[in-house]
Amino acid sequence: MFAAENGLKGDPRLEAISRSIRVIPHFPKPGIMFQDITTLLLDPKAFKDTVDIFTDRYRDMGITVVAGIEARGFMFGPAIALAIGAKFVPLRKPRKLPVLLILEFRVCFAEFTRGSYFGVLRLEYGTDCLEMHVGAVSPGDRTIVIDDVVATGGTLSAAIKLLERAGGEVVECGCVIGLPKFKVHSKIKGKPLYILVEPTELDDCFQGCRTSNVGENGH
Ligand SMILES: O=P(O)(O)OC[C@H]1O[C@H](OP(=O)(O)OP(=O)(O)O)[C@H](O)[C@@H]1O
Ligand SMILES: Nc1ncnc2[nH]cnc12
Repeated sequence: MFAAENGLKGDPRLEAISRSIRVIPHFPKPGIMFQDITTLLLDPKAFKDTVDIFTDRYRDMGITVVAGIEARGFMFGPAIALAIGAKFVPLRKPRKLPVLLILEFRVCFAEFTRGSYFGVLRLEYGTDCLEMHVGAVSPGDRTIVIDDVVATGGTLSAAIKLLERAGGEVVECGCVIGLPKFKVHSKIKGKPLYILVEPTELDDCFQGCRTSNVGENGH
């Protein structure tokens, strides 16, 4: 579901958030319209409004865990967690979290925590898997998942699986940007998806970005 259709219709903050996101064509691959939220982070009002909208939504929902997806979910998740008084749990890309040295336990650890979707779900421009620490989420924890962009939904699906395997209850996924298709399919693995804005089309930076990207990536 989109915020504009769920209580924030006509809210000027959404328009400003949308405008603050830079679009970079053909990054990281030809054909991808990359939604660059680093420009949102450079705009303190848009950044604060983004965090506030999520905070207002989740404050009274009994949320105990905010799970942020590496890397860009780490930019929004901790502020939301602090504001609502919840734990922040990083969901990381492979081989970033410390491992335990007892072999059997390490095998169990990997089995238990790895929400791999390699070869199963195709992402917009890659495949990957997510990991989290055993014990970060406890059975019964009421969890939200925060990320910047939802495109195919593969990343959020893996996050939901991972959190549920640890016994967490995933209440909702919150993303800053989501494709319009999620107006119709507003759930991922049966969990509600809350999105602030649609991807912006080419903006004023188009020419400059395209020129530099094409050069840098050799396309
Ligand atoms: O809906 P999906 O198709 O799964 O795509 C969305 C994911 O892709 C991006 O992360 P990316 O894999 O580029 O990693 P990064 O944040 O570390 O750059 C984005 O931040 C989401 O996590
Ligand atoms: N178009 C896009 N822009 C930014 N991040 C993404 N992750 C997947 N697709 C993306």
